[in-house]
Amino acid sequence: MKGPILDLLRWGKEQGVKLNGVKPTRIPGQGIGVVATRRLKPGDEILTVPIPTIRSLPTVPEYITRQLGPEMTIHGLLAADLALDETDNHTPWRALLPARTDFEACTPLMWPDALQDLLPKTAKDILLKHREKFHTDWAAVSRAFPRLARDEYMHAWLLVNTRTFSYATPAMEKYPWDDQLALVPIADLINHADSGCVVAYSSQGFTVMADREYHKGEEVHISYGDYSNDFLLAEYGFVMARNRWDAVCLDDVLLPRLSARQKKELEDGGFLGGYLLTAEGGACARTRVALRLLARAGTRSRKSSGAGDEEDMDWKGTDIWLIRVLEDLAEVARKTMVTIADLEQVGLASQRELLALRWGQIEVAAVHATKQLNS
Ligand SMILES: C[S@@+](CC[C@H](N)C(=O)[O-])C[C@H]1O[C@@H](n2cnc3c(N)ncnc32)[C@H](O)[C@@H]1O
Repeated sequence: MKGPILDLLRWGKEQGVKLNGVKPTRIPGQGIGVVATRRLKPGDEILTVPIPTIRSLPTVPEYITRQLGPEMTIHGLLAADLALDETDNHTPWRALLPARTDFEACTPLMWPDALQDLLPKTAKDILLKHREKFHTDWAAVSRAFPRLARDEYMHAWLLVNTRTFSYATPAMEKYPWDDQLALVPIADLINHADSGCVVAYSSQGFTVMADREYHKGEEVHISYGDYSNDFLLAEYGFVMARNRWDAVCLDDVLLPRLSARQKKELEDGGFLGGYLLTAEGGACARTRVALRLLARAGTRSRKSSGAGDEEDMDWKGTDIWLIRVLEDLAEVARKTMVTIADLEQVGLASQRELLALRWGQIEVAAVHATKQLNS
């Protein structure tokens, strides 16, 4: 039998990778994923990748670490290794990795500025950090390896960004925790869900255990983290239809409602900005603090005209302000979707569709929360 997935499985077997009741397969719209080939029970060890197959700081060739020096990030080193590797050691694994064009379709770092500018705040903040990190890594790599093309390095850098796991050897402990990374071939084919299988390192290597029962043919997931859709969009280039960790940033609609004095008061108390509407909990505690300040200002003016019980008005006032802010957010979302539709010559259709999809979700979240408050 032939085919890239079978070649990968053969290569994995030679490396000592053990797949137990699961296999990689193509999942429409998600590249490759991993599905159960039989009924799985909670606790079943479904995948083991031995330590020598894991690619991390200790496996980066010396000529790369030496040229790039001790200041280079592990992310940057792994990307340089991928981009410069001309050996056949990992050919079957590499054959299944997403192409540059796959990233172009959905990863904001590769989008034109006009679309990047329309990202929701949380996603844009992550994008700005990515730009800076990539710029720093690329500056060092392009100096050390002037023949490497920027596009090729960015492709490798995004591969590392979207498919590494946390990993630490003693030599890696001096690096920041979020740079203690490893590529784990075959385990990196497992897609994300808001909860999923258990991953762990042992003396055997990297293991994945079923978190619950799975039926034959069902896709097996892991959780990359408790991430909102803005985070998933900026880091991984996708959003989920249902995501219990989803959250929408309210800063752009709440901050303009506050007076300079109110902002100062919030800043002094450590409560300025970072306002979220969460899928599970509604407005976060920080948001409530800011809304209460807005409501108090209203209560004071009504109280001076002799109306109602102060505490009751304070509580109601908070919800009234939240409704106003949510209505603003829904309006911003609708307007942004119109702007995206007008940009039909900018970027790729897939990029615009993904961006509009996210703003559509934000509008739905704002309208839904408003309805709940009104009822
Ligand atoms: C670690 S890889 C998982 C394997 C990947 N699907 C592949 O074809 O190689 C992470 C990437 O898979 C895709 N992905 C993971 N989970 C997904 C999901 N729930 N929905 C859509 N795409 C997902 C995204 O492109 C993400 O950047």
